[in-house]
Amino acid sequence: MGAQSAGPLVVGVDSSTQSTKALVVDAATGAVVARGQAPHTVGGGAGKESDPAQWWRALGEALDRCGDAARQASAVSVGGQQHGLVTLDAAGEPVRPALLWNDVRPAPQSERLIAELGGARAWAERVGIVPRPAFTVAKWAWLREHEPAAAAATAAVRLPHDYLTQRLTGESVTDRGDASGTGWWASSTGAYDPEILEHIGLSPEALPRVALPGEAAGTVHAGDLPLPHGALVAAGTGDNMAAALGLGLRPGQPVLSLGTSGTVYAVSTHRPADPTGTVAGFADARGDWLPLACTLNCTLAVDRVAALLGRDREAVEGGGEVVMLPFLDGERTPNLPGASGLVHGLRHDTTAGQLLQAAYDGAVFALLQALDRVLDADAAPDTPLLLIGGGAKGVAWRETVRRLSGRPVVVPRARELVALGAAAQAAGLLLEEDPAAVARRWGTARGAEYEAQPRDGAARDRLAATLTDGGALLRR
Ligand SMILES: Nc1ncnc2c1ncn2[C@@H]1O[C@H](COP(=O)(O)OP(=O)(O)O)[C@@H](O)[C@H]1O
Ligand SMILES: O=C(CO)[C@@H](O)[C@H](O)COP(=O)(O)O
Repeated sequence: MGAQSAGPLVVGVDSSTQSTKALVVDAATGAVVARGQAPHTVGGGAGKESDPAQWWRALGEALDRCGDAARQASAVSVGGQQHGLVTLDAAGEPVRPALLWNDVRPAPQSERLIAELGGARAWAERVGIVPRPAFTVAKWAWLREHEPAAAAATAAVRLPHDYLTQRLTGESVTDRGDASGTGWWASSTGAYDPEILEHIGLSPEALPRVALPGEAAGTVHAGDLPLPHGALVAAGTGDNMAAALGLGLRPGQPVLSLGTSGTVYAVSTHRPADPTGTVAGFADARGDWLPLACTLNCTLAVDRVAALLGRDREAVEGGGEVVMLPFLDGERTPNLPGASGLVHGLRHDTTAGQLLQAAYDGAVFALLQALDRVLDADAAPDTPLLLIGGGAKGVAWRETVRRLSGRPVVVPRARELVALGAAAQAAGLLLEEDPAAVARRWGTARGAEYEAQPRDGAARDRLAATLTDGGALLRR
């Protein structure tokens, strides 16, 4: 037990696109006893790639920054960026850098996979997702085509979170939440799909066991981290599933997360199957579902526009009619992997602040368009949106969400919800409790409440029209 803690200590890890964050949390109260963070780099030229060994080093650094508290932890769990293709050779070493969720190079393979296996509706109904370029199955198909020697040298395929869990425990384990974002785990059966695996030439032996919700992955066996040998390790999960745990979400409560990716999601008791592919029918980490839509251009795109304009990210101005679709990296929602950014309605009197506001509007609009599809028909329209992720710290982000959504917004005081969700999973394992109930007991979703404003329908209409009229340019 930690010196100033009421209960045993647990560690929650968020290994996301830009950094690793680690929290040491009092399992009884949810108090954060120590925190540490270490950055990641993303390279890959035309694509988006990171070296998995770098995530392991960043985990060590983030834990080191937690000081002695991490050494007293009784249980650990890792949440990680979803979908990344980690390829390991027979010795367990990475064959090449991991292809990340936001790498749009597998667009042609995505189209082929959809056509070859029955079309988008069949994929949505059987697998829960339509295999867009983001998903691991399309990345594996890209690797086989472009780097057959690397594919042939691959003895094991992992996701970012289960790569780290394996290095912690020596066990090859994933969970249903992260597995549901691969494209080879079928939501209709709750298992790997043998026909899809055969089609893409991937042996089931190359994949990790899928732990049941609440099951442990193993215990800490790695000697090179400041964690106690023998501490319990939970199965971990994808970062969005971890944040859902961290908020203690109940079905129908919508979340909007503003980070490297923008995401909107809610827990649902119904298995989702969206044939348009806008909403991914992921599983959550508990046994329910997590319908989710994700954009590629969120905080980094807006920060880039602010930098181009030479303005602080908060220096926005209203009153303009200029429209921006800030699709700097191609886009996933809507599905426009080859897109670049589009500006419409630029005038002599348009100010830099209005142009920056237009970037926020474009990024938020794409997410709000998907929100109605994410929510069950019976979700109340006035249920507050929980606003999380690095962008939730920004006033301009929050005010844009309020103006364009017309919904009340709650910004939880707790910031690192992915790491807190992983900590709640570790605490749930240790205390034999439902992790979402643990998070509710910790009060993680409580925060500042902002009332609903009238929805800015005119701005939404301008954005929708630009998306439609700019279609040919955006599809290039
Ligand atoms: N005070 C702030 N105001 C607005 N945005 C912020 C603020 N602090 C951080 N951010 C944004 O948060 C982003 C990182 O969010 P985070 O959720 O940590 O990313 P990820 O988990 O995807 O790595 C950065 O790109 C940055 O633009
Ligand atoms: O692809 C998705 C969800 O489907 C992304 O949300 C990734 O999981 C990356 O998350 P961040 O690094 O932005 O947290």
